Amino acid sequence: MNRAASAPIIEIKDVTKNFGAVTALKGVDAVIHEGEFFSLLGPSGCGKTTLLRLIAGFEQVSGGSIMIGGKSMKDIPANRRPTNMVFQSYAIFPHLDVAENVGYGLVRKKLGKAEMAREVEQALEMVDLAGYGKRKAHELSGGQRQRVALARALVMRPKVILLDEPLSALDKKLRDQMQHELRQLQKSLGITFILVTHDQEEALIMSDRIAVIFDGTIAQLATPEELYRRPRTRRVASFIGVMNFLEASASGGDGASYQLDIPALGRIEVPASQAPEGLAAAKINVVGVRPEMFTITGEDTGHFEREVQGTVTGTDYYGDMTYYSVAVPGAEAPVTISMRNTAGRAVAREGSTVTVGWGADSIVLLE
Ligand SMILES: Nc1ncnc2c1ncn2[C@@H]1O[C@H](COP(=O)(O)OP(=O)(O)OP(=O)(O)O)[C@@H](O)[C@H]1O
Repeated sequence: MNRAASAPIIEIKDVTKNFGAVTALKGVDAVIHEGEFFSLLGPSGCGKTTLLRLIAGFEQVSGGSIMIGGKSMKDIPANRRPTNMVFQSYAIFPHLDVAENVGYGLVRKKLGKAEMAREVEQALEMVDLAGYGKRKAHELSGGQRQRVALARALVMRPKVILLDEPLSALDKKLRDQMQHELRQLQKSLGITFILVTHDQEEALIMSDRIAVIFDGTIAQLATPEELYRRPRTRRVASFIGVMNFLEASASGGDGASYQLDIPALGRIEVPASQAPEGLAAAKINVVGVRPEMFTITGEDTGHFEREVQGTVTGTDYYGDMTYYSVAVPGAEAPVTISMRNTAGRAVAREGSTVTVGWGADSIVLLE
């Protein structure tokens, strides 16, 4: 999606939400663009569902504002907003057939019978269920039921589809398949999707951008790649994927680069472009390195910017890759790093001494 070319569809400004003494959201700001697949990602209780329900109009903000399509949503009830919510799988009515389920929301639009049937059939076609109208819920697979729930939202022709953990009830294989299907469908329809999920992998796979929410605030809002490669804080870094955290100190940082001293790895210069903007060198006491950014060099020693000797203390062999724990010298005691190498390299045995290659681009500077 070309974000530069698309207009904002949802503008969230300084939104707070209190439930009695509980503050679920504390001053959230975000702009979501037309045609974007946007995810709200965070642990249980962080406030992501609350934000989705505020956009839908099921709850009212305690402070701040939400605009949709350039209009303030203050006092606009859910059924008059250009949004439609898809709930968890199986949230379809068991006593109605597929067509009745999909047409449910259209009843209040008072369409003629033929027109309604046409709208329903079109929505079923969009989710690849043409001809399934007469089936009952129990005659459908989990994935098909999920698609019916989606068709029920699509038939209302909303500008924005809101998805509240729609895939969480599906088993892993079906969930993987539905993640791709939903993404493809969203791309082909060009409708804005906002997904709530606590599953970081799901958010990375499906989204154009992700807002990571902790304790009622957005900790980082970025593309999946930015979030993975350049998480701003230790908390975001450990929530998204696996990260080694290594003690470090730094100088410089005023201009082009930081001089880092990482006891476990050595000294290295890292470009400032790898750091969150304006990060003071004095504030750096830890750096991150993703496991796949370390390589057991084997015979190719000399190809890496830096190398460090270590002892393999554990291996987990997965066929396509191997995870290693490697003890390297630290400031006082040895430090264990986790690393992951793809197949193609000989597997190093536990207890063996290895050379681990790494470079400045492996290092993630954290706030
Ligand atoms: N209706 C309500 N009344 C009181 N407190 C609420 C209400 N709804 C949410 N909360 C509280 O607000 C906070 C945020 O809840 P929310 O449901 O948005 O979290 P979440 O990130 O979606 O979590 P989960 O993944 O578990 O659904 C929680 O502390 C929750 O207990």
